[in-house]
Amino acid sequence: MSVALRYLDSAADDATRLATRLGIPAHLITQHRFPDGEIAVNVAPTAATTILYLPLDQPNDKLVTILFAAEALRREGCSRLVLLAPYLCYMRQDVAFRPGDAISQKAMGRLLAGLVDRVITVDPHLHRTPRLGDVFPGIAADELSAMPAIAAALRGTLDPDTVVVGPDSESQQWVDALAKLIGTRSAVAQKIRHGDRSVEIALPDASAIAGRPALLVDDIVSSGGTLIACTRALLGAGATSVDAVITHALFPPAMLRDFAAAGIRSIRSTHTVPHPTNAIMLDELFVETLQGEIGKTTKETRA
Ligand SMILES: O=P(O)(O)OC[C@H]1O[C@H](OP(=O)(O)OP(=O)(O)O)[C@H](O)[C@@H]1O
Repeated sequence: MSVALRYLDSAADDATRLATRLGIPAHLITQHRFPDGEIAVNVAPTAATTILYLPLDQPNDKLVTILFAAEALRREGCSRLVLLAPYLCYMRQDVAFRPGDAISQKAMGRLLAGLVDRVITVDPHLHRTPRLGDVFPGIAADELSAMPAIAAALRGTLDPDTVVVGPDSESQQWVDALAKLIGTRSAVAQKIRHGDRSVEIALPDASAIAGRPALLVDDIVSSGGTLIACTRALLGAGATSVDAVITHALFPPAMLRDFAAAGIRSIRSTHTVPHPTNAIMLDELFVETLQGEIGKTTKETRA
C-alpha cells in the first residue's frame, strides 16, 4: 500500500492522530526559509497517494508550500494528491464588490484545482456560491459539515429552553442543521458589516430570546466583531446566558478575555484550526471520508 499523509508542524497532533486512525504513515513536510524569505520544501519519502493535511489558516506561506509540495510529489510519481484542508482560506470574497476587486474564492479554486485531485474541507464559507464543486473546476470537492459532531458534543448538556442563534443569513444553514439535530428552537439575526472589525446585529424577534439561554453558532470567528455584537444583542434582548460553538477559530487566543468581558460564557470550536478552544473532534468524519482513498489505492496496488 502506498498511501501517506503529510503535514506541517502547526497541525502535527491532529495530523498524526488521523494517520494513526487511518493506519497510514504520517510524515512532516520539511521546510527551510532562506534569508530572503523564500521557502524550500522537501516531501521525501513520497507515496503514490498523498493526503496533505493542511488547515489553511495563516494561509499565504501554506499556499506556497502546497505549490512546491505538489511539484515535488508529482515529479516523483505521486498519482493522486488529496488536500484535506479542514479550514479553507480565501473563500469569503466570492464577488467583486468594487470594480477591480480580485475574487479570491475563484483564484484559489483555480490554483488548487490545478495542483490536486481532490479537496476536502469543513463548512466552507461559500456564501453566494451554491456548491464547493463550483469553486474547484474539474476535480472532486467534498464539503463536510461539522454540525453532527457539534450536536453530538452538545447532546445531553443543554437546557431544553435553549435557542440556537446565528448572526446572519449565511448562518441559517448551520442554525437549521444544529437546531434540528439537537431539537431546540432557533433564530437568525441580521448583520450589517461596516468594516473588517465592525458589524451591527439586529435580532428579528427579541421575545423569542427573552428568558432563555442562547447558543450562538457560526462558521468563523476572526476579528470577533460578529460574536461580540451578537452577544450584546442577545443579552440586551434578555437571554439568560450566551455560549458559542464555532467551526473555525481564527481569532488570537488572547481575545478570549474580550469575549468573557462581553458576557460570553463559553466558546467551543472544532479542530479545523488548532486553537485552545478546540473541544469538538472531527476525526471520525475525516476517517469515514478518507477510507475510500485507502481502499482504492490498496486495490490498485494489488491489481
Ligand atoms: O469574527 P468576524 O471578524 O466578525 O468574522 C466572522 C464572521 O464573518 C463571516 O461572515 P461575513 O461577515 O464575511 O459575511 P458574509 O460573507 O456572509 O458577507 C462569518 O460567517 C462570521 O459571521
